[in-house]
Amino acid sequence: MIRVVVTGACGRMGREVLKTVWQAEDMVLVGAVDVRGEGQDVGPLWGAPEVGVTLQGDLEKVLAETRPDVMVDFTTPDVVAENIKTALRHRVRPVVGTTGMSSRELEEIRALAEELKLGCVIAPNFAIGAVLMIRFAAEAARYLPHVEIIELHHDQKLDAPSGTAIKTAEVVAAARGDFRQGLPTEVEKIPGARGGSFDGGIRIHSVRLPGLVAHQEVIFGGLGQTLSIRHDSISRESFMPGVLLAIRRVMHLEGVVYGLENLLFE
Ligand SMILES: NC(=O)C1=CN([C@@H]2O[C@H](COP(=O)(O)OP(=O)(O)OC[C@H]3O[C@@H](n4cnc5c(N)ncnc54)[C@H](O)[C@@H]3O)[C@@H](O)[C@H]2O)C=CC1
Ligand SMILES: O=C(O)C1=N[C@H](C(=O)O)C[C@H](O)C1
Repeated sequence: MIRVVVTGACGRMGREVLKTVWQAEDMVLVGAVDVRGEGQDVGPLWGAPEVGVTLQGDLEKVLAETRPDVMVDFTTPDVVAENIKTALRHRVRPVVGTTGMSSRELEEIRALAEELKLGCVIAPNFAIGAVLMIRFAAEAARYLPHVEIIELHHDQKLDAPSGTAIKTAEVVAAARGDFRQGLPTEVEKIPGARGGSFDGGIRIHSVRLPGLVAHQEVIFGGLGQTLSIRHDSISRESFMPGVLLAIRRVMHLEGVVYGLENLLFE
């Protein structure tokens, strides 16, 4: 059995992960951490009766007391890096969906996981459809290098652009090589109207509205034609098969794997 602790347990993703881990036959939910809701049983968080796992606020304490194999983290950009380092120091393997980490934080985590010879999976998007969208976008960019990305999320999201959009831009930029797009003489009448500018002039536009979950469109423009590749997560269940896969696989990894594609398409 894989012993799992969930951090960010009261959040939108945390609650879904609690339920998924609870229902997995090869996993046991041994702890749940959040800075709110301390002392309450986690079962009601996903509409179940009490299950005997209590929410706690102190990650160090939970790791020391419960000795898990894996920590699943869906928290916030400001705390995620420290949570990962704490887990690694307790010899617990992190599976991380939280976005918004800096590249410096990512490098520090890579170094620590390597030094401790522990697996760690960090994935900006655990939905298989989103991973395929990124893969197809990389393929399309080789033939239609003009591209803009529109990502659309619920209005409680803290980071912009989304981790998925950044990952898409990275992959597309790598596939295009030295290609640059955009008009140097362009004027923005309202600052930000053209979105954020990534390497090579790839524009990323972030939409935040109630009613949305997680969506992205990658639009390519060519001679007399456009191609749109779109993915929609219409519920947070979409991320759960990817999270389960990562929990199972991280047990056999050494070092950081960044992106679910590295587990899906080896
Ligand atoms: N990789 C993926 O597939 C996905 C990633 N995400 C990312 O996951 C993160 C969480 O998203 P949501 O669940 O929508 O956010 P949320 O705001 O609903 O949940 C975050 C939770 O973390 C808790 N928290 C804050 N600081 C903490 C700490 N130090 N220790 C423990 N818990 C702490 C908050 O109290 C809150 O309950 C975001 O970065 C989001 O972008 C979201 C969906 C899918
Ligand atoms: O905050 C979210 O909701 C999501 N965040 C991730 C991101 O930033 O890409 C993944 C997914 O888009 C949902």
